[in-house]
Parts: sequence; C-alpha cells; structure tokens
Amino acid sequence: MATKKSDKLYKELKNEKNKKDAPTNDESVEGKIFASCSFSSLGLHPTLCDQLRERMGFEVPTLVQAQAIPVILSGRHVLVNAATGTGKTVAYLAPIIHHLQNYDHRIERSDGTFALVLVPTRELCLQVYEILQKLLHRFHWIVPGYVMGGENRSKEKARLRKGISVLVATPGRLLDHLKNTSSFIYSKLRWIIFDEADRILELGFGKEIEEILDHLDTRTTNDTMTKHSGVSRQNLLLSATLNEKVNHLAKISLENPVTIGLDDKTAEKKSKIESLSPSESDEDNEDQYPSKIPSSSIGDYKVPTQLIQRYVKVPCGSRLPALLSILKYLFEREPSQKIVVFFSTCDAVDFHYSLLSEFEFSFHPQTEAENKQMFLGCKIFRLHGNMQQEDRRTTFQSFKTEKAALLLSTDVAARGLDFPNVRCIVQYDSPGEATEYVHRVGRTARIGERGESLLFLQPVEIDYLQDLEKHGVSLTELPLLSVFDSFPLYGQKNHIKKFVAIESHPWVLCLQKALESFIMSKPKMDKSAKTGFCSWVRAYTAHRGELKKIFMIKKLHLGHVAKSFALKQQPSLVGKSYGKQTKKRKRFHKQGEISKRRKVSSVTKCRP
Ligand SMILES: Nc1ncnc2c1ncn2[C@@H]1O[C@H](COP(=O)(O)OP(=O)(O)OP(=O)(O)O)[C@@H](O)[C@H]1O
Repeated sequence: MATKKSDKLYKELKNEKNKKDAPTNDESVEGKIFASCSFSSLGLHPTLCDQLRERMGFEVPTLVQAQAIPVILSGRHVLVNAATGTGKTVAYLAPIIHHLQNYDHRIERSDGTFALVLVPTRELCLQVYEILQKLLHRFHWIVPGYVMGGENRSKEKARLRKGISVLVATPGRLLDHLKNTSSFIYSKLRWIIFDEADRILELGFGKEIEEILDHLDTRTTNDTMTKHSGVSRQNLLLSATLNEKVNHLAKISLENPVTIGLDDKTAEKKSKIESLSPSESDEDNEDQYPSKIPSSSIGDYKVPTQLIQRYVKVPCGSRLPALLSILKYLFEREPSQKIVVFFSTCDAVDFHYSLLSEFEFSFHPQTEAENKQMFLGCKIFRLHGNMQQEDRRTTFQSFKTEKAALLLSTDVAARGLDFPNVRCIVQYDSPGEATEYVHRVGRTARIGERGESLLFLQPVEIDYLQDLEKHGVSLTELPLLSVFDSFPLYGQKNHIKKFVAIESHPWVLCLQKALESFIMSKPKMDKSAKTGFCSWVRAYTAHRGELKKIFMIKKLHLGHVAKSFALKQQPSLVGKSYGKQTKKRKRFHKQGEISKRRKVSSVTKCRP
C-alpha cells in the first residue's frame, strides 16, 4: 500500500535525476533516438518502406538505422555499437531484404540460404524471426526460418531441405545442421550477421563460431582477404556492448569493417549526415574504419539517456522482504506495467516464482484468516534455461502480450529481448560484468520510452558502483526506508523513529516472520528454498577477475543468506547439504567427468 507520501518521494527523486540529466546542447544528439530523414531517403525499396510504415508502424528511421542502413546497403562489413533498444534489428534486416527482393531473377527456395543471423539465445532467435516475418510480408518468395537448440531436428531438416532464404540460428544447432544436414544449401550465402556478438562469445561459442566460419568458407585468411570465391560476402557484428572481446571475431570475420557508434566523434559526424548514399560511404574513407575496435569504446557503455538508474543498499538478511516490498510498491504506484527481476540462478528463479505465486499475507492481522490476500496481485512468469522449450516459448509470448505482469528471469532474458511496456528492471542478484548490467537494464527505456532500474547491493558489495562508474554508468540511491514506511502495519501507518536500521524496521521484521512461517509450513517450498540457497552460494563464488574482490562469499554471513531464502535453519544445517553437494561434485570430478560437468554448469549459469 504505497502512499501518496512515497509517490511524492518518487517524483522528487525523478525530478532531481531529470534536472541532473537534462541534456545540454552537446548531449542532445546523444539523447536523440530518431533521425530526421525518411527510410526511402536511405535507399530502401518503396515497398519495404511501406512495409516498415504500415506493418511495423515505423514512420522514420532511428539514428542507428540512418547510420547503418546506407553502409550495409553499400556492401561493406560493419560493426555496430549502439545503445539497447535503438532498433539495431531492423538496421541489419532491412538492407538485406532490400537486396534480396531486388535480384534480377527472383530468388527461389531451391537457392537455399542467402543470409544467416546468429543469435545467442532461443528467445532472441524467435524474436528476430518474428520481425523478419513481418518485414517479408509483401515479399512472399523470400522465405524466413529459424533453427535453434531445443527444437525438433527432423522438422528443422525438412524445412532446410525445402529452402530458407534468411535463416536465424543459435550457434550450436546451426553447426549441427552444417555437419549433418546434407540438404542444407548455403552456396549462395551472402550475409552473416552476429547479433549480440559479444554474448555469443561469452557463452563459450567461440569454437563453434570458428567452425561455422570454416564450414561456410567465409573465414578471413588475413585482414583483407576471404577464402571464398564467387559470391561476395558481407558480415555484420552488432551489440550495445561491443568490447575488446569481440576483436578476435572481428578479425576472423570482417574485412575492413565500417564501425558505427564505436567512436562518438565518427557517430556524431555520421548522424549529421544522416542520409548518406551508399556510394559516398566507403572506399575513400578506409583509414577512418579500423578493423580493430577502438579503445575509446571500451571504457563507456551506452545506456539509454532517459533511463533512471538507482540502487538500494540492503543488508543480506533483509533482502527478501525488501524485494517483496519494492515490487508491491512499484505495482501499486503503477498497476499497468511490466517489471523484470533478474536472478543469478535457475533455482533462485524457481524458488521466488513459487513463493510469489503462493505467498498470502494479511495486512490487518486483527481479522487475520479472512483478510489474507496474495502479496502481489499481478500475473507472474518465470524464464530460465532449465525450463522445457515449450514452457520457455509460452512464457516469452505471454509476457510479451500481457499489459501488467512480473517476469522473474536469469540472464536468458538479458540480451536483445524486446518486451513492450517494461517500466522497471530489478537486479536482485548483481549481474557481475558491467556489460550484463547494461543489457539487463536495456530491457526497459527502449526506443526513447521511459524506464527505471534498481540494483540490489549489500553493504559489503557497494564497491561494485565504482566498477560500473568505470564504464560510465552511475546510479543514485533509493532510500529504502521510505519504501518500508509507506506500508501500513496493523491497520495504521508506521510511526517509527526516523533513523531505524533496515533490519529492525517493524515492517521488515513482520514480513520476514510471515515469510519464514510460510516456508516452514510447505515442505516443497522449504526444499526449493534450500536448493535456491545452495545454487545462489555457488553462483556467488563464480564471480571472475576484479569482481571476485567485491563479491566475496567470505564476507557474507551464510545465516543471513539463508534468511534471504526465508530459511530459519542455522546455516550449518543448510550448509551441510551444500557441503554434501560439494563433496559429491569433487568425487564426480575425480571420475574424469570434470570437463563435461564444467560445460554443463557454465551453461546453467551463462545460458540460463
Ligand atoms: N524506426 C523505428 N521506429 C519506431 N520503432 C522502432 C523503429 N525501429 C525499431 N523500433 C522498435 O524499437 C524497439 C527496439 O528495437 P530492437 O529490438 O531492434 O533494438 P536493439 O537496438 O536491437 O536492442 P538490444 O540492444 O536490446 O538488442 C522494438 O520494439 C522495435 O520494434
């Protein structure tokens, strides 16, 4: 029951942030989303422009589209780095469709695949495929298709045999078909696009990508030559966080690429040109377009300028009541919205999903039983990599169409997914790498819309803010006590001392107690909480590099971690089962399964 007082607090925070972020003249270009030109002035075919307007509702191109489309039309290899939600998908699909529909001889299914879009996740694969379908509505002879993990191989083989002109794929399954589906024709392949290129590599697909490039005979033998002959090839790499990790991929797949958005000065210059004709864009300016990602791009990541980014400092033992209170507060402030909460593991998603779907609470204990109601009244979804493919697909589609809902997810939803009307991103478990922070928050504030994000940090993790700062990302604090104060307890508003600690706030104590009783009364939930706890601890110890110094399990009180899963047990009790699992794992490793297991666990964490 968020009150007017807290609404006022929110508005004040927002105004403060807006004042701070009000664009100066210099920044206005950066904050701008749309270009002041038309799709047709970029050189796209009139039918495609009609399609963009009528079917997609796109009147004018975004800035990145205005910059990228002419260059891609010109046939140059391209690296695109632009903030999340700025329209990169259409930026690469539109020029490809333009060329395909323009061929002298209409392309046929028997010609096989002309364009290949590689994406890191299944959901992104489906999303790109759907956009492709819309764009191809009037070009029925150009056939879109997809292949991805979790789908029926034989059905995919049959579709490939018939012929797919533009194929969207996840790397593993694509490689499988390249090796095993002899009827898959790709001799006329002209485009390879790596959407979310850095993530494809982070997920450990580097080897697969090299093998794919070898199969497609498209790997560069040196900086300027490709092995293939005949069809001219054009490769494109895109992400909001292209960084030095992509250099190797860029080197082996791109020839003299044009870089868009990597160097702010170049981007600004290009944005002023806006409608650049293909002939003006290329060869003469080769020096301007290095094949290596410039180091200036490595420091700062681009987040949407209108995004309000905040953090809350929450002691470990109060994390769960804090999460529930914030979610309730956000939905009461704006009932018709969507919120995504990110967790570090599949088990943590499952636990919180069951909890939030079942937890009832009485805000007026005097009349307890009859007055119990669901703590959150909204629809709740979950998404992670251990779910059945069909459930993943249903969740993805349903959450897209819902007007108000909550999605609990692992990083499987962090990249590229475009859910309309998501107003807030909550990062309950910290993302680790700054790149993942950027992509997670990028699920809101898309295409110039408003959005806010909230990062949960424990007091011992506060240095993570400095790590984000290094990448040009700065956050302001949300005063959590004001959120708690907004909840009436025992039928009245709290009248508590002003500077009470979070963990001793009456609302927090009351909610924690109710949560613990609830978990104790449900053996299934109790089991799920313990599993969630164990995998959470494991994930916490998996932070890499510099982040290891910030996210140190040794600094945490495991009893408080257990509390954050509403577990009353002493940590030793829960710790025993964790210990047992660790021992079991060690035995398993000794039996020579180590490499296989590592692969599985990294998949569970990274491709969750
Ligand atoms: N020219 C346009 N006019 C209006 N809306 C557009 C335009 N181009 C794209 N969009 C919409 O903008 C949203 C974001 O597009 P898209 O998913 O391609 O962004 P992105 O830059 O790839 O984001 P991410 O980096 O998160 O993958 C989508 O809902 C898309 O339909």
